[in-house]
Amino acid sequence: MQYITQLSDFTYQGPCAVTLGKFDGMHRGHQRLIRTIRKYSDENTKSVVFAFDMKQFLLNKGITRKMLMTNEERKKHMEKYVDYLIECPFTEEFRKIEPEDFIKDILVDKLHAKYIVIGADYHFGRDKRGDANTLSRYAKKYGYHVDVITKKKSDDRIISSSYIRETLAGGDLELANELLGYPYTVYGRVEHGQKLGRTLGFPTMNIVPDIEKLLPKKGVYNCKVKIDGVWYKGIGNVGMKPTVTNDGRVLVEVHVLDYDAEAYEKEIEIKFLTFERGEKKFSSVEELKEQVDKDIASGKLYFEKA
Ligand SMILES: Cc1cc2nc3c(=O)[nH]c(=O)nc-3n(C[C@H](O)[C@H](O)[C@H](O)COP(=O)(O)O)c2cc1C
Ligand SMILES: Nc1ncnc2c1ncn2[C@@H]1O[C@H](COP(=O)(O)OP(=O)(O)OP(=O)(O)O)[C@@H](O)[C@H]1O
Repeated sequence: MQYITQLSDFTYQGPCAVTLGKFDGMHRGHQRLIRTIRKYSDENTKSVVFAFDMKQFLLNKGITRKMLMTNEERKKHMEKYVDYLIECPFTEEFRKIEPEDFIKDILVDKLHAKYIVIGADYHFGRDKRGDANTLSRYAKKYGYHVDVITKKKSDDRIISSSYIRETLAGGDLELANELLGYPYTVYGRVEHGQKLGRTLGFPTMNIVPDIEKLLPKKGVYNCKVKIDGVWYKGIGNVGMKPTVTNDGRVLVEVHVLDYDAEAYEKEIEIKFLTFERGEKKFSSVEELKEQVDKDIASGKLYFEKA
């Protein structure tokens, strides 16, 4: 896959099957679109995800938003699915572009779109005036085919990145995973903690996730952890460790079963499988240890049954 952050770097001259949107999380609705562009792609026709990066645009309006996926994570996630991932910063210029100009200048002239795939409610161009009808109206003139994909629902509610962000933040990890179609994942480099876990009998790998990454609600989770390409079982905690620290930093840490080598500086991947309990401030380290021992025992039982 080629990862492109400047439209001018896109130089492929052959036909493309293009899908459009923001694509935070690559949830089950997004996956419908990806499957459709893949269906059209072959040796000659390339599959292209054209994703608008809203970060700077929102920041300019004073809005900061935690994301289901950092750009780096989305890149890793998409690697084996499509030929090109274009991450295009959304700017005032884009906001003002006439829908037909967007179609002609970007989709047709720049990306050589022969197939355009969007969700049923997708809007683009000046005042969001462009939509599926606009794309269909110009299809003949510019020589492309449009696929408008029905919005995928779960229990009668349309799946969207906003819905999943809301679900995760509210603590329903299992529903978030169901909407995503895969377990929610956090990546990070293992950092040095206070090294207290080791003396308490449960060494943990500490990671400080990207500032823009949306973390699951604070608490204890059964997880899968990938270290050096190998998957392990783990019991993780998302939170501030209020029993032992008061620096206010929210971290992710995980006690990995059947792993006893050093992992500092390694890049690990943590998949969150089940939410077990909320994080608590204990009145002593002994009480904390007692509870974490229980969490680990119950995690082991979970993995035996899984
Ligand atoms: C499964 C698990 C559950 C945890 N639950 C809590 C908790 O409820 N409250 C808390 O203050 N810390 C909790 N922790 C964090 C511990 O306080 C922390 O792992 C320990 O102090 C070691 O920290 P260190 O890695 O910086 O040495 C938990 C850790 C794990 C692995
Ligand atoms: N549930 C869905 N089913 C099918 N297509 C979808 C679904 N959700 C979004 N899409 C389509 O996928 C593309 C990317 O969607 P986009 O990420 O912009 O929207 P979203 O997932 O609804 O996120 P947000 O909640 O942030 O608006 C768009 O073409 C959109 O219409």
